[in-house]
Amino acid sequence: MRKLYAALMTSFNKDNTINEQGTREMIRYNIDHNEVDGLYVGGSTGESFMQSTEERELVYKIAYEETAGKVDLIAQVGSVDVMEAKKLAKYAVDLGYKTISAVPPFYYHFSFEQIKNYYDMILEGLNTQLIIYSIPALSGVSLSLDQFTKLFDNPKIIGVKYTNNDFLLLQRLRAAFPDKVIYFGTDEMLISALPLGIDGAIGSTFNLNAKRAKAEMAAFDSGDIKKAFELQNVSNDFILDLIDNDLYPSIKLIFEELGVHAGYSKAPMSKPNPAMASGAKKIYETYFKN
Ligand SMILES: CC(=O)N[C@H](C=O)[C@@H](O)[C@H](O)[C@H](O)CO
Ligand SMILES: CC(=O)C(=O)O
Repeated sequence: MRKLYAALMTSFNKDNTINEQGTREMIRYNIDHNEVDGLYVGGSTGESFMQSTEERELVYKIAYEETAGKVDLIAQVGSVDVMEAKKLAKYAVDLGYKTISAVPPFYYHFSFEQIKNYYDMILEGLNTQLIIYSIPALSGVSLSLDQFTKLFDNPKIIGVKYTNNDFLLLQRLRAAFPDKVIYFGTDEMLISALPLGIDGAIGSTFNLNAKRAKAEMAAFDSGDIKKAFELQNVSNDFILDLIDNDLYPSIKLIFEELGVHAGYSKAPMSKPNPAMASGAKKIYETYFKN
């Protein structure tokens, strides 16, 4: 069975501090309503690269407590400061996370040897498994098949969260590494990744749209390709509306409509203006209100 993970959001107060209660409510909604298989904690959607080490640790802790073993958890610990990444990895593993993930070190255009060394440093002395977080459009770091092969040589590196629309590389990875996990991360292209044999998907829009995405995977896997395409088409109407309305703040505004106190995004992400608020309300009414 393929798995669906929501990329957990972080709730912030107006003053850009973390809102613990709001974050817990989004976790609960993902477990109780979305029935996701797991949560990807501390990724892009969590606005994690804009947080302090202590804030990132707090979010891992909240997610660990609130899920209480009911769903899988993956802690994204990557940082351009390798010592921070090591600290976060140890913190998450000590809490009880079975799987960590890390974006490659970014900004400085590191060489592959330096990137490999970073992963070795994170994993050194830790009894855990790691999923590479490949998101070239945001991190600026692209990995080739040969480079994935070198990273996958380490048995602790069990797979990749693949947020990339290079479908040739995805096909090559799947064929070369049948035993590694590949979670796809571009929600609006899920339909194109399913036939390539992904093990599941991790994404921001599943915070609201998990049920439709799960139905799409089930339809595809039962051979009802037409239905899978129809579901992706509705999802894409929704996702593109969200993106047009400013993705992360809009997901939070729609959560609020659903009675989940998701709060705000952190500056410099936008706080909602009246146009964004009415746009989000319209998206809610179009896709969620029966
Ligand atoms: C940068 C980012 O948020 N990527 C997510 C996963 O990796 C996706 O879930 C996208 O948000 C989503 O596909 C909308 O483009
Ligand atoms: C998976 C994704 O959306 C994230 O890193 O948050």
